[in-house]
Amino acid sequence: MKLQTLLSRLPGFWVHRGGNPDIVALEMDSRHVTPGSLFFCLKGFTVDGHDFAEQAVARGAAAVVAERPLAVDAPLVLVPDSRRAMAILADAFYGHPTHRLHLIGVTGTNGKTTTTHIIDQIARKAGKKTGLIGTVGIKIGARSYPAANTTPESLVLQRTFKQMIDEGVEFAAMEVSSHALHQGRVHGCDYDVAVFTNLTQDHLDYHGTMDEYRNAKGLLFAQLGNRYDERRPKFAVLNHDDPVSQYYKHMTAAPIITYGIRTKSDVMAEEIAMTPSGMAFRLCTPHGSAVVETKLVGLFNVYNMLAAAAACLASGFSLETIAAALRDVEPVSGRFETVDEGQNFTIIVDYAHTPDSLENALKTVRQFAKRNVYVVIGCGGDRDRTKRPLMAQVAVRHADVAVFTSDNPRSEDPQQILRDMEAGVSDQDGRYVTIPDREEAIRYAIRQAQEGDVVLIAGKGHETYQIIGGNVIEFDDRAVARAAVRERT
Ligand SMILES: CC(=O)N[C@H]1[C@@H](OP(=O)(O)OP(=O)(O)OC[C@H]2O[C@@H](n3ccc(=O)[nH]c3=O)[C@H](O)[C@@H]2O)O[C@H](CO)[C@@H](O)[C@@H]1O[C@H](C)C(=O)N[C@@H](C)C(=O)N[C@H](CCC(=O)O)C(=O)O
Ligand SMILES: Nc1ncnc2c1ncn2[C@@H]1O[C@H](COP(=O)(O)OP(=O)(O)OP(=O)(O)O)[C@@H](O)[C@H]1O
Repeated sequence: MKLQTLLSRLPGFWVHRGGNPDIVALEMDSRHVTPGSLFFCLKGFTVDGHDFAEQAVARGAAAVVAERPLAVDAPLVLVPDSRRAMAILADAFYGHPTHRLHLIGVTGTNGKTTTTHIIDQIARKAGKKTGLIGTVGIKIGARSYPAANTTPESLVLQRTFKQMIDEGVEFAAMEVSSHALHQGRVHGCDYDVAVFTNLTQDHLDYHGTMDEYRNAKGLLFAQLGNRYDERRPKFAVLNHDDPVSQYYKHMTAAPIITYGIRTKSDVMAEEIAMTPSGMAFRLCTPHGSAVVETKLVGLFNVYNMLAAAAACLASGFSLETIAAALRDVEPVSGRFETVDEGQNFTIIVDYAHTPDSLENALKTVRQFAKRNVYVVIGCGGDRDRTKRPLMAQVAVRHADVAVFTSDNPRSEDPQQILRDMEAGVSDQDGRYVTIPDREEAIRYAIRQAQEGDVVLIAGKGHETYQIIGGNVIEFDDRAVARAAVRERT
């Protein structure tokens, strides 16, 4: 495609200096540039892509998109925001793939991964070939690919959507993070259904305030009305029990479908009960009701199933298909995953890493603990520091023994992170122990556990690494827990 043709899709103000080369690829990392690429200079948090423009041209970049004038020997396109320009041009370059996909975007502090997985399982039950994008990775049909972000940069996103179209995928679900919305990574995505799970404190290191965080997530609903097509009605699916939904209601032109447990909603769960193998509830919808028995546990998972059910009703699936899929739904890796080595107490590995999700996880665990609840929990480095004392308070309030430990300290001193956690429970001596080494902390909790106890190892879920300093070290809570049980016997 000629550079000028591509640029004709770019709205707003931009300046183009130089020739009109053929563009055969788009790239944002100078190290991966191949001849004929259009190179985007992105300002990062650690380095600035503008500093690599020369290297990109030396590797054969045909033109460069930047936010400031650069002395490069190639045509230069100046834009106010290269990330947004990249999102719009990637969408155009790959032929607007999301116009040809039924796309569901899920945002919210907790439950995005679980809800998208449930949606995916419902769509597969309905016989669709599906695509899935999120924290656990990317799936196209039966094949899986790793992903660095919950919501990838627009280049990866649009390339992935194009691949989905080429491979016959017609239905995709994706997690949409507040970072991605704020940075414009999803500009150009044409959603059919946008889903909101909930909003509680997280990511204040990035967004600064809860209002900013809420507004960033709201962009998904504002974006929903962007491309009106009467053959493809769009819907916003909102959690009626979360007051933030009232705010998002006013941000979208799309019709709204509500779901909830406490507040009268379009899609509701009634008669919720624990069963020996999970939970049961009555799924009530405008199309009738159905009893669902599921392997998933926890009230939060009822919300996730309601969100998925509402999104799938909006997508045209029948109540029968949805209820049948919910009955078969498999838990997501690292979300309330049990580690069973034949021990007489329960070990659960869960990805809860926000105060709200930790509280939900601990309340759920309490329901089936016959005796004491142990929780092993840490807080990430280089991330929201205000979360640390809150996480410690939740742990101490809802567990009998809390073990504070490390969880991806990144460039920070693990001892300092632990001191920040301890500051939240300074009057609670004796309710917690601090063991900086995560492996040792897990072994400690498992050594202490007695028959009927539950050990909740929270924070890392499916992750198989720890980031300590600049190093990524292999680490899997589940493997460590299994080894610790074997050590006991
Ligand atoms: C804070 C943030 O959003 N960081 C993102 C950012 O990283 P960065 O600022 O460090 O970028 P960088 O690596 O320094 O590079 C800047 C630019 O220079 C380029 N470069 C760099 C080196 C070089 O030799 N040549 C070159 O061209 C890079 O390709 C890039 O285009 O740009 C990278 C490339 O696009 C992203 O992968 C990275 O996400 C990192 C992994 C991250 O952790 N982001 C988090 C905060 C995030 O986005 N999280 C949300 C989920 C949150 C949740 O719900 O849990 C997400 O959607 O993942
Ligand atoms: N609807 C929910 N409300 C509150 N907590 C939840 C909900 N769903 C899941 N959780 C808790 O949050 C943890 C993470 O769930 P999940 O991975 O689905 O969320 P997420 O939004 O994708 O998280 P992230 O953005 O960090 O990837 C789970 O392990 C569980 O403890």
